[in-house]
Amino acid sequence: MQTNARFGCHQQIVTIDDIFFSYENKPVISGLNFSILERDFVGLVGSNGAGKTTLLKMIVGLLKPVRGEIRLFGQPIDQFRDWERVGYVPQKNALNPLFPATVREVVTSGLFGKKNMFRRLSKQERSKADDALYAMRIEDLADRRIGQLSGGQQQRVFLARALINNPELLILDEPTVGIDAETQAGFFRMIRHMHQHHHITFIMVTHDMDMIQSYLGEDSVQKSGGLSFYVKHTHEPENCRETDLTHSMQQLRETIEV
Ligand SMILES: Nc1ncnc2c1ncn2[C@@H]1O[C@H](COP(=O)(O)OP(=O)(O)OP(=O)(O)O)[C@@H](O)[C@H]1O
Repeated sequence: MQTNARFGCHQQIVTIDDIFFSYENKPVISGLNFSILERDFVGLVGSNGAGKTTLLKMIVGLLKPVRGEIRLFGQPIDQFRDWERVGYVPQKNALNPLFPATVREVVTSGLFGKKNMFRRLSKQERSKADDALYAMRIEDLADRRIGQLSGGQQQRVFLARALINNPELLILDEPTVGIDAETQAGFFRMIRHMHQHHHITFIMVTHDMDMIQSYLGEDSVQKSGGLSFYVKHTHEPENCRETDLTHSMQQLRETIEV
């Protein structure tokens, strides 16, 4: 386990300290330790039922470990309030296809967090939504019902929802399940671009070992608590410079082929 709060210029974004989790009496995660540094790309791999989604839900505060501690950006998770720094794209089957919201409504819901969803949007919030729709090339779908879209289109809607706050940490749970190979390849190109050029820290659950091997490298694996973490660090000194974390929406848009 890495216990130092920083490595070079990179602070710990997620610190998982000896956590345990059970659903009722069924243990799922036992003694898991792991740290994620600023601008890492972490591929989270494990067999079905190993607890990957459960871990992500703990990292975004939806579940609480029964023992141990998780810190986000150095703060214990129960004191953490800066949720706009974290974008989360849950597993695709988390969406009820009958959910009546439009694409624009789903994307803007990313602004609210635990705040009131029914207030009027400010001009600035509407413009953030327009930027995220534009970046994901879904502005023409803005008024369509989310349940009527293809899997690849829905995936871009949920990514736009996660990007609307310009997050520093992006958490993706099996984002390419049920999507054709070509769309998947385009998606990974976009994710790599975001990692390399927008300096976002990523945690992505995937069963796609080709993606893991090509981008993260087979040898980058660390194991803990029954899960495998493939990690690509970006610790080169030039990455220690302060960078403008604002997304260039135009640049991002250009990585997407539709
Ligand atoms: N709400 C729940 N109540 C009880 N058990 C649950 C609940 N959610 C998940 N589980 C069980 O906990 C275990 C871990 O589930 P989890 O979804 O975290 O696994 P996973 O590694 O993401 O699996 P997969 O690769 O299939 O998505 C599984 O055995 C699952 O059946």
